[in-house]
Amino acid sequence: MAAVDPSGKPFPPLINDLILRAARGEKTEHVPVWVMRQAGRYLPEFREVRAENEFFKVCRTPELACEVTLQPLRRFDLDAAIIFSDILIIPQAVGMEVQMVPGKGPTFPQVLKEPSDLQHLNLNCNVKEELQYMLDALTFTRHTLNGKVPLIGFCGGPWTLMAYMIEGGGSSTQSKAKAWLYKYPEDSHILLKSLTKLLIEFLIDQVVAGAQMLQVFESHAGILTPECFKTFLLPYIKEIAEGVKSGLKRLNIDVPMTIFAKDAHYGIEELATTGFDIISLDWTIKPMRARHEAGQKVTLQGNLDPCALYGSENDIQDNVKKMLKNFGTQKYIANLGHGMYPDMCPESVQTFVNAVHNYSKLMNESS
Ligand SMILES: Cc1c2[nH]c(c1CCC(=O)O)Cc1[nH]c(c(CCC(=O)O)c1C)Cc1[nH]c(c(CCC(=O)O)c1C)Cc1[nH]c(c(C)c1CCC(=O)O)C2
Repeated sequence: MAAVDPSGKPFPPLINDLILRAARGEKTEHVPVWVMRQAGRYLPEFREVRAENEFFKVCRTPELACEVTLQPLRRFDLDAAIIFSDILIIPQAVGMEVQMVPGKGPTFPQVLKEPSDLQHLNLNCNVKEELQYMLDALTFTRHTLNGKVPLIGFCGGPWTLMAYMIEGGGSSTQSKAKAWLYKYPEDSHILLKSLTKLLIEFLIDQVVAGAQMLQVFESHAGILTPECFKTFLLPYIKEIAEGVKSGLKRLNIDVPMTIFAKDAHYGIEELATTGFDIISLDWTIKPMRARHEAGQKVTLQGNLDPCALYGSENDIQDNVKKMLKNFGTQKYIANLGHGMYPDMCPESVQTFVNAVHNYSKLMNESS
């Protein structure tokens, strides 16, 4: 990871490097844990910030992004922070408008309808210039964290971003986006390739700005057939891992990279060959099957059903025990299989995090 910020100022020394060690396959005294959407609406202090500030204003204001990034770390003994931002800032950077509509989620007033619409996008934009605010938020937050835990940077995967740009928001079938893959395969590849190039630049910039780990969210992977996955998702994911790693190597920096291809059960074996260090799993995958298919090289992350957090304290602890037994305590990062929901209790995160630490420590001591 970068030792100094872009202005040359040294970053504070890292105190808790547990998650980086798990990512590199080194021994850990207990299992590191963080939670997808750990900064979010389930926290009253987050809702307070959001009541005064529009969603993308929080993303664009480094002090606000830092504040909400740190909120869950003040409450829970988490082993990583993830910068507050959104995957949809990339469509914004290429010129698309995205609104966060309360109760509905992200909405694009204008979507890509046909390949000629690609001409209206600025696919050769200068990502660093367009998204400097996110890079500034990373630098500011890494300094403010003061070495407590590593800071995770992230982006959406090319397929997931393409799907949002065509669907204009959430969709249960993704049928408009999938139609492009069958009707306009060449134009789909042009768009995916352009996004891939931007994402490689963006992820390298994030590390230079202070990110100590990277996660790529292919949240809409599971809607693809195994064949479409192989043609339209896997090659670009591989290109991202290779492009980012070789770009960073030239700068003498190495950071662990995680791929979260939600619901792509059929693709674990292939994802393990892409160059990503960590595969993040949703809750539909049996841990032992994932380990068998991924092999011993990669670290696994996941995959408690987020809804398990609606259970009692005892039930959460029992579910964590089962999860740890199945994953083991090494080459493993505990997390949920997807993000927190807004109606969840903050106390359930406390129970989850403490259970991961306590049981994995006991397991290590007795082995
Ligand atoms: C698909 C996707 C998006 N954004 C993201 C993904 C990939 C992960 C996933 O599959 O969930 C990634 C994301 N979005 C957010 C983060 C911040 C870091 C964190 O995880 O704590 C991260 C890593 C903040 C956010 N991004 C969003 C919120 C909640 C909205 C708000 O504050 O009003 C947060 C905390 C909004 C958002 N942005 C997006 C969605 C689907 C939503 C939720 C819409 C809703 O439920 O109303 C697009």
